[in-house]
Amino acid sequence: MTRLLIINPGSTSTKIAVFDDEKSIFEETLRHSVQEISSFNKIYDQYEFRKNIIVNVLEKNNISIETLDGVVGRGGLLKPIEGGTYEVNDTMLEDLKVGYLGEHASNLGGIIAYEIAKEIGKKSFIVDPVVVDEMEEVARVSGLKEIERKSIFHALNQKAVARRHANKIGRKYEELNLIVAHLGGGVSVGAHEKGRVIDVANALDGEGPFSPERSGSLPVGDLVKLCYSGKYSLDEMKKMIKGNGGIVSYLNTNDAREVGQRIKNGDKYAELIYNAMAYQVAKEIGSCAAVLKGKVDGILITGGIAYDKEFTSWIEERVKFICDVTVYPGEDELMALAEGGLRVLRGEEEAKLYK
Ligand SMILES: Nc1ncnc2c1ncn2[C@@H]1O[C@H](COP(=O)(O)OP(=O)(O)O)[C@@H](O)[C@H]1O
Ligand SMILES: CCCC(=O)OP(=O)(O)O
Repeated sequence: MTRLLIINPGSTSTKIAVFDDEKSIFEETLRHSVQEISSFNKIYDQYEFRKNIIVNVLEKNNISIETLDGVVGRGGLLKPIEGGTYEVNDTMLEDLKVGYLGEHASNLGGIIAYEIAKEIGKKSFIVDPVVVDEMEEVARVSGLKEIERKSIFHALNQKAVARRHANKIGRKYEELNLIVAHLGGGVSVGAHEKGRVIDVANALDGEGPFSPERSGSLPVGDLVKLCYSGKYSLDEMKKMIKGNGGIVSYLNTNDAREVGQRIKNGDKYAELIYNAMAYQVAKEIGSCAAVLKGKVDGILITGGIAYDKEFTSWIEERVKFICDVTVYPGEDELMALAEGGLRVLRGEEEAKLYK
């Protein structure tokens, strides 16, 4: 039996699990409010906070780290790489600490995994990080020579859910064209062509639909004016796009459940904003259908907000003309991380080397 600790830091949560082989014996999701998270300047500043949460939860539940055979963390903003399981090494730790492609909570996954594993002399890994890059050349062209579009998205969960769907319908992921919308603290919508994500809007940095805490794409001329208005520093502008953008900017919460409650209590403004997010997700799904030339075998909706049936129905009514919509609420990330770690520790696969 192989026991693994799984660590999944997201923008609005820290998810932890312990797996004995493929069986999850313990899972916990700790949600973080905007107030809690915004007291930290940089993602790396959250290291102690997130690590302590994990260590305390394990202690409270009488799970000794000495019993672990390895630790697997969600991979962050490294250099663009192909999918797979990578052993955490010094080069990776350096890139995660500085945030090679930017700042996101997932940068802490590999770092915390490494530190916990080091204490017990075991190995640590990351699987399918947010920088998995399978984009077609044509999708990289932005419209301005100095700027290239980047693949930054919920690669781990999008691929895990796409595979789960393929299994369910008795097909292979590599034979299908799928559109997968992940609705979490960040939102990403990927065009999966026969097992490769050939186009996806950068979920972190001002592309695609807005999300609970991000602005998504904005009218670029107005954004430039705001940058030069003299009212905001570079850091404040960055924070406006990521962290304090999206639903936070309109409603001062990153919690979609709270928004749903406000709507139930008759808040029409909250309803407009929440509706607008569904509208933008539906538009992005339409774009992906064009990328796939209309040959779409399924539209899959996943992530925390996919638990909200009303929200997913708003998306479905706009995109069901393309093809059937299937909702997979929550995420398969913890299991996907465990499976990636197990494949390597059992010798079924060699860990890839991050350079
Ligand atoms: N049952 C639910 N109904 C509606 N929204 C939910 C539900 N559970 C979680 N959410 C929302 O999902 C978002 C977080 O998505 P999730 O994928 O869990 O996290 P993260 O992006 O932090 O990894 C939050 O806005 C949260 O309020
Ligand atoms: C960096 C892209 C992945 C992402 O947005 O994750 P969260 O929804 O967990 O913030």
